[in-house]
Amino acid sequence: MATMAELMSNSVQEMAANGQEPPVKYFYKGNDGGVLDSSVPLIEIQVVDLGLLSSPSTSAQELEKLKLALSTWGCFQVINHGMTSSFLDKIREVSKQFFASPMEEKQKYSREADSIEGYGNDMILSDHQTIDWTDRLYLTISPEDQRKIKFWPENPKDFRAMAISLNLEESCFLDQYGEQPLVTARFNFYPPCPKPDRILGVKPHADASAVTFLLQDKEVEGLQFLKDNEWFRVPIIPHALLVNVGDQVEIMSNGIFKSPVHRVVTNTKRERNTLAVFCIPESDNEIKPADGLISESRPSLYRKVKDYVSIYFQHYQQGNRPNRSSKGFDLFHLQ
Ligand SMILES: O=C(O)CCC(=O)C(=O)O
Ligand SMILES: [Fe+2]
Repeated sequence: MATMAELMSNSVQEMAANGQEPPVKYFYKGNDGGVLDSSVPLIEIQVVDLGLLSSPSTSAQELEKLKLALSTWGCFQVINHGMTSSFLDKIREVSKQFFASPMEEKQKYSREADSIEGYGNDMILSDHQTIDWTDRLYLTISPEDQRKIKFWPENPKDFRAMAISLNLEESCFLDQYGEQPLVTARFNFYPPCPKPDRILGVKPHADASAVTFLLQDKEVEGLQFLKDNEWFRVPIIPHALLVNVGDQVEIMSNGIFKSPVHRVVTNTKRERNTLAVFCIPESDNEIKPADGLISESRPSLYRKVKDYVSIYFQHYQQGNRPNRSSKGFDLFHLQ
C-alpha cells in the first residue's frame, strides 16, 4: 500500500520557493498550454448589480442581463452585493497570511490522504494524473455541524471569524438544494511558476457545484473560460464577486444555463490568491431538470443524479467530465 508521503504531493509553494524544477507530473498533457497575455481575448462579461436586481423599477432589465449571462457564458460579475470592500480585502489578507506562515504551522491543518478537506494540494489517484500548480485550504462552511474545526487555521486570528461570516447559504435558493445545502470554501494559492507554458494552476474543468462564487485576486489575472473552443480571460473588478454556474444548475435548468469549462494559467512573476465558495445541494437530493423547463420541443437533456459531487470527483483527477446526458454515460475528455 502507498504510504501517506507517496499519496500527498509536495507543497507547490515550497517547490517554487526552492527554485526546484517542477516534476513532469505537473506538465499539462493537452495541446493547448496556458498563456497569460493580451493575445487571449477578454470576456465581455456582464456586471450584475444586486441593488438594481432587487428594486422593482430596474429588476426586469437586470434579470434580462442575468439570463443572457447565464445562458451564454454561464458566469457574470456581481457588484453591490452587500459585502464591503474592506471585508473582501480582509479575506484576501487573511488568506495571504495563512499561506505565508511557516510550513510547520500550515501542516497542522494538512488534509488526510483520502479526503480533500484541509490544507494540501491534489489528491493523487493515478500515475497518469496531471497535478495543478496550486496549494489549497479546503473547508466546509455549512451546515455548521459538518464543519471540521481542526482544519480551520488558528492563525491569523481573524481566520475563523472570517470564514464563518462567509456563509453564502442564502444564495442557494432552489428547492432541489434541500434544507441543508453544503457550502464549502477553497482558499487557492498559486505561487509563481517557472514553466507557465507547460503548467496550469488548475486544469480545465467545470465546477461540480450548483453555483460558485469566486473572489479573484485584486491584481493578478489567471482565470480563463472556454467558449466555442477558444479561451477568454476574465477581467478583474476588485470588489466584485465572479459567479459561475456549476454542473448541477446546468442540469436543473435543463441546459439553458451553462456550466462553463474554465482553467487557471500560471505566470513566472507573481503569486495569486483566490477564494472559491461552492454551493452544493444536499447529497441525498435528486437533481433533475425542473419540470417547467421540459416540453415536447425541449425534452429532458439530463439524467437524474444524486450525490453528483462524488461522481464528479471520480472523473476529475483523470481530466474527465462526467457526461450527464440522458443518452448515456460517455466521458467528455478535457486534457
Ligand atoms: O482560482 C481561480 O481563479 C479559479 C479556481 C477554480 O476554478 C476552482 O477552484 O474551481
Ligand atoms: Fe472551478
